[in-house]
Amino acid sequence: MATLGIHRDFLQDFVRLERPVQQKVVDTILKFEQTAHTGAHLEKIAARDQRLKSIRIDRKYRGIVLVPDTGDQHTLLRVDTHDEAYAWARNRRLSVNAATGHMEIRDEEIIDSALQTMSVEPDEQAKPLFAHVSGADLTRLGIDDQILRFARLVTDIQLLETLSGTLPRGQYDVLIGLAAGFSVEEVWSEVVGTAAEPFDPDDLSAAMLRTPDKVALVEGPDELVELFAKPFARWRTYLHATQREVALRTYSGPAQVLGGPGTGKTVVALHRARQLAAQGGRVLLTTFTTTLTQALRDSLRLLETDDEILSRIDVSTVDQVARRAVGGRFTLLTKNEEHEVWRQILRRRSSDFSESFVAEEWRQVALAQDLADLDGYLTAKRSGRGRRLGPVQRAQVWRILAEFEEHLVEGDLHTFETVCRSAARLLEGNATKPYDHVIVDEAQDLHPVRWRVLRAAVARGPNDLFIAGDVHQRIYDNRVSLGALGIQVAGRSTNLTINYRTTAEILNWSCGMLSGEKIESLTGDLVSLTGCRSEVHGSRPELFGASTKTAELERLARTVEDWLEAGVLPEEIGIAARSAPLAQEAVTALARVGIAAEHVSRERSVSTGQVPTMTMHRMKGLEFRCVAVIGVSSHALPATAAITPLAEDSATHWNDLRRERCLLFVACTRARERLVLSWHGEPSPFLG
Ligand SMILES: Nc1ncnc2c1ncn2[C@@H]1O[C@H](COP(=O)(O)OP(=O)(O)OP(=O)(O)O)[C@@H](O)[C@H]1O
Repeated sequence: MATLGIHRDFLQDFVRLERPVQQKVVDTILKFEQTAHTGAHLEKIAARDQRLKSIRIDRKYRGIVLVPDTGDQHTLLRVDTHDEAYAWARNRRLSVNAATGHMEIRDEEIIDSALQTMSVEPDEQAKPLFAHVSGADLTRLGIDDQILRFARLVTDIQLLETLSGTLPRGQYDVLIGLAAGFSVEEVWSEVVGTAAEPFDPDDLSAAMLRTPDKVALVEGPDELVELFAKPFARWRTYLHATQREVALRTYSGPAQVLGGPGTGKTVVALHRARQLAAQGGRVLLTTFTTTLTQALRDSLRLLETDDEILSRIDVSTVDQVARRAVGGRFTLLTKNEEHEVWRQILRRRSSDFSESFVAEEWRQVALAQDLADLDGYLTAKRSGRGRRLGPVQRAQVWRILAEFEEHLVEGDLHTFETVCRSAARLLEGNATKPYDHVIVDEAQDLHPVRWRVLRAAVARGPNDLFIAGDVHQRIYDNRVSLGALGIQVAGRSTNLTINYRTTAEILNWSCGMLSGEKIESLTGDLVSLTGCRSEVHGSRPELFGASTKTAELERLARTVEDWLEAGVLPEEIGIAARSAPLAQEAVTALARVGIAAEHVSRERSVSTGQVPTMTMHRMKGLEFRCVAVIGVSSHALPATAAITPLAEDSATHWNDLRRERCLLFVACTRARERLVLSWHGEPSPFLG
């Protein structure tokens, strides 16, 4: 029987189709699977590449199928309305990359016309972008004749970038790498990797088999139905070569994977967890919140069905691990209770330090560095803390911190930090560790006390710690240096750059919001989002200002109505607000027009059939087809209560502002296809 490959771009089209059309696509493909050998239902089309044929879905829609010259391996490349599908196919050509042996698609006509324009009107003044690279090197990197001619003429990186969806992907990546200043060898190891076994450059069927990140081979109808049932979970089937390598490699010690939003860090973490558990290891897969642990559990279930393997993966927050390690019952102070304790101590001592200052000093300095006595505190580094303290002031502050700790001990009271501290000490003392491997997602927000728990929960050695995170998405005030915690990742760090979630329009707009911010990595270097890109295009984010909150919420309701009418499911929409009360008001505004919505909180996760509304903090790590960020008003973002006054502590003030900006960035980058931002009154300065 003919086998059918599904190209990943096709799934991208599939999710955008209305449901009845989706069903027809599935039926057509199932029928195709059974009768492909006859070839009768494939129609010839006027295309440059004669191997492209069309398949009828219904009166309006057509699929484009690649039928190679040899073998019976067909690949579904595209589904669209008749005219769009034919227009797409007309000028495409498929080829085999000479360096990787992977299948590539190009829009030959656009490349030809770019070549023509450049040869007729050469820019005599400008230097060709790749003048410094020899033809032999370009050929070795897989650049073929047509693209070589282009590479010899192009002088402008912007032109190169605008052709990203037109040039064959592997060759585009090579040119972008070289244009960004990487050496031939660096580009070779990044894009090509290891040299492919000798192959036939005309054998497209074999090329497809070598391209698992683009083409998934479906073995039978069940697998196909499963693929279509969860089209967004493409990551189960298509891992990018770098993702696969990072997920499955053996590391001699702690390793980390970095990358901007939506680059697949969680996907890599999930594949790694499954792989290590399948090899018999006891794995902790941990992340920041319980909402996220639930999302990880659901995703793991999509990836692995073997209960025995799943039973070896513990998906828990660090706090849950710490509580289990400490055992017994204890009383946790709420934030308000904790502040009350600080307030009383400060009042008793007639101190003019503020509660938030001493509370932060305890968290960011004393606990972060696990300081045991005044001597330690007198010489401790206070980086990130703006207000300078002389020795006398330090001694005063230490007495306040010590009194706070005594109060906790006397009342048998705890905060999550003290539970973690006790857990880390217990685990450090135990020769037997609860896990063989620890995998951390959303690592950028973990406080050092939590890192100590993780470090102590696994013995040092190969594959001990695997860390995934993005410091641009740091939305809590936890600064950490992995090195200071004894976690060395030098030489075992990889950066992912391709965003699989968001359209280029949403990603670029969101990244623009952070440009100019100085953001430090977990190892202390400054990092940027340069290179993070999306291959998918869509509409630009929409911005809308209203004069009143009521008008803004009415507009939100209309937007959500439009999305639902277009076939988006309620749970595929996410509404984010800076504050929980505004997110709750959105529920009421939607209910007023008959849309079922609910507020997602620690206790309540996203449920089917309801439009979820939540705080921006809760959006972290989640994703939705359509996102509306509401209340992006000057009086709400940055939130006044979250910003330390400049006069009190300037460094903390600027950190707080950056964190609020990152929070908006996180909320916006949760959107796959549509993003709408709205405000009432004046817009937030972050939108400037
Ligand atoms: N190789 C892939 N093929 C298809 N889809 C992918 C691939 N890798 C990731 N994705 C999809 O991209 C989206 C983002 O992936 P993921 O959540 O792992 O990214 P992330 O880097 O952890 O994001 P963030 O840091 O923003 O939370 C998900 O929908 C995921 O299914």
